[in-house]
Amino acid sequence: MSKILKGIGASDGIAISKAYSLVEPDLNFTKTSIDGSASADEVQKFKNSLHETKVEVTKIRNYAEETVGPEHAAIFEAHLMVLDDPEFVGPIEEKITGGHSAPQALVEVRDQYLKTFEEMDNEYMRERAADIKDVSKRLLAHLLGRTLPDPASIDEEVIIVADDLTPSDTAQLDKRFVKGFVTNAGGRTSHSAIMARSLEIPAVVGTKEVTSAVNDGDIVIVDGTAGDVIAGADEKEIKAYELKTNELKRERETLLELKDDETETQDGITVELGANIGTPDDVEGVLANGAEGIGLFRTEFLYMGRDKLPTEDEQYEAYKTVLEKMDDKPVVVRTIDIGGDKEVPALDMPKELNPFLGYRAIRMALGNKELFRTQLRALLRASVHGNLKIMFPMIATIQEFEEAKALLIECRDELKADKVDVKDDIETGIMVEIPSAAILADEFAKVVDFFSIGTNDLIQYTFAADRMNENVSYLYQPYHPALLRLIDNVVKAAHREDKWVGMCGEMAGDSTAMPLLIGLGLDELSMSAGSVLKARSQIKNLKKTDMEHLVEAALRSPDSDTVTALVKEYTERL
Ligand SMILES: C=C(OP(=O)(O)O)C(=O)O
Ligand SMILES: [Mg+2]
Repeated sequence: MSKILKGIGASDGIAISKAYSLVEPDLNFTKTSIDGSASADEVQKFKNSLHETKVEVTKIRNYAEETVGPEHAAIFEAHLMVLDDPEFVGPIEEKITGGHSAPQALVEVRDQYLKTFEEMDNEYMRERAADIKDVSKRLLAHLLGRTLPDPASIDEEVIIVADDLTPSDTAQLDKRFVKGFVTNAGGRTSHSAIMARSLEIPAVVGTKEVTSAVNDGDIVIVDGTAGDVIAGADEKEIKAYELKTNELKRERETLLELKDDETETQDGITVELGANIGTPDDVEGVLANGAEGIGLFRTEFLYMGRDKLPTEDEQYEAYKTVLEKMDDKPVVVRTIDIGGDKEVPALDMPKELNPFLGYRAIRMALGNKELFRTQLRALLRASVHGNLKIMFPMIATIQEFEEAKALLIECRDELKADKVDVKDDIETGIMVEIPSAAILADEFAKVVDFFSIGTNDLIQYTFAADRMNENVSYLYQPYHPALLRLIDNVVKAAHREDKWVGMCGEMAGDSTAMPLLIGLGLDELSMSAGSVLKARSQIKNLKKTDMEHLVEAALRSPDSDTVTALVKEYTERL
């Protein structure tokens, strides 16, 4: 019997495949002692597990080297070194000979090392502690006969089932094998959902119970458009969804006819449609979907899923690749936005009580100038390879923008003094995602070259409702007049100063919001690549002057329901 779970559709499309559970097994065990005669067997058992672990880590290392490159595979090299280190293995064997069970001996030696390393307050030693922790977990799983999930070793088509996926887990998913994912937690604008959209993998989040409803190997259907998950699907259900997949394919083929068109309303107003990306690999999807530029390159993904920070040269190569592939089309690169739900293991970030209100994005970049300078220098060097625009995230005050811009100019002058080619007229703008910036947009408009409204955060900060928390998701209201008035204020302030204003939050690709966004007068909309053609087709059917009347009424409405009713009324008249 199949079971239908309801969640939040996080990334469109249908996937049908076997479930692969990313749930960690219980590695607890009961403490037993071994008498002298059995200790030789116990040592042998340990050696066998050690061997199996080495084989497994070697396999993971080779696979990582092939798929994500040697720099990401280096961490597994360090793990193999621990497994070969007599100073790690020796004391474990001694403890077993002294009467400990193998799991107990391993855990005791591991804890001794961790205590010593963690007390050392030295980054290198902390990394070694992380290696010991990782390797011991794998070894313990072998000793106890339990299997650890390992997304990097997936080499057949699967649908990942997990409690939650961190952005760095998602960054490591290989699209060739991972056909979809379903999680218990999360919302439409959590970063794992955003990554799923840029990878164009169907995903459903926030199901609350998928990890208990689905077993490893069950056939699962993920309908990322409807937010449905069918666990243990039968033949009939699979057939029905295969038909639906074909229908979607046909719809897509029709949309593809619009790939090279301009995006123009019925009354001749053009809107630029961009796509959001996280890595250079995403550019393929941007071009395949006919986007006219990149409205948001979330560069923090270059820093995630690895244990060292990317160097200036590595970043330069990444930015250059994107700019060249985009062939003079605009590319808005946002400087590092970590913190919140985006953690970078290579940076020792403090744990905070309120991470979304804490040391995040520009705050962290301005507090960590060397890290910021590395990125700015890489961007400036890459600027000669295309149409680069630089954008600062989470700007709350004009002083933050000015400080960031001053650092950019300082880096530019330094490079020029060293005779490095840098473009002179790079536009610099800000994300409007904090209400203070939206309210003071008239003052900001005098100093920035452009705005891009980040509704994912602007909504959460306007309604004080965590974008990741299902319990307050009823307050996360993109169509609410309070939000529309903020957007209206930003657009008007920008246009008074002849500056362009875009939107790069998820609302930019939302078909219910689209009539409002056209009426509000946004110049650019940047969304998941997969939404671009649908948005183009929708805009072609809208008349800007009508949508302006819609917006007038919407701005005077008391709540979201009234606004959505108005949108319905205006679009039904088409
Ligand atoms: C685009 C945005 O930034 P991010 O989703 O990366 O926080 C936003 O807040 O709308
Ligand atoms: Mg944001």
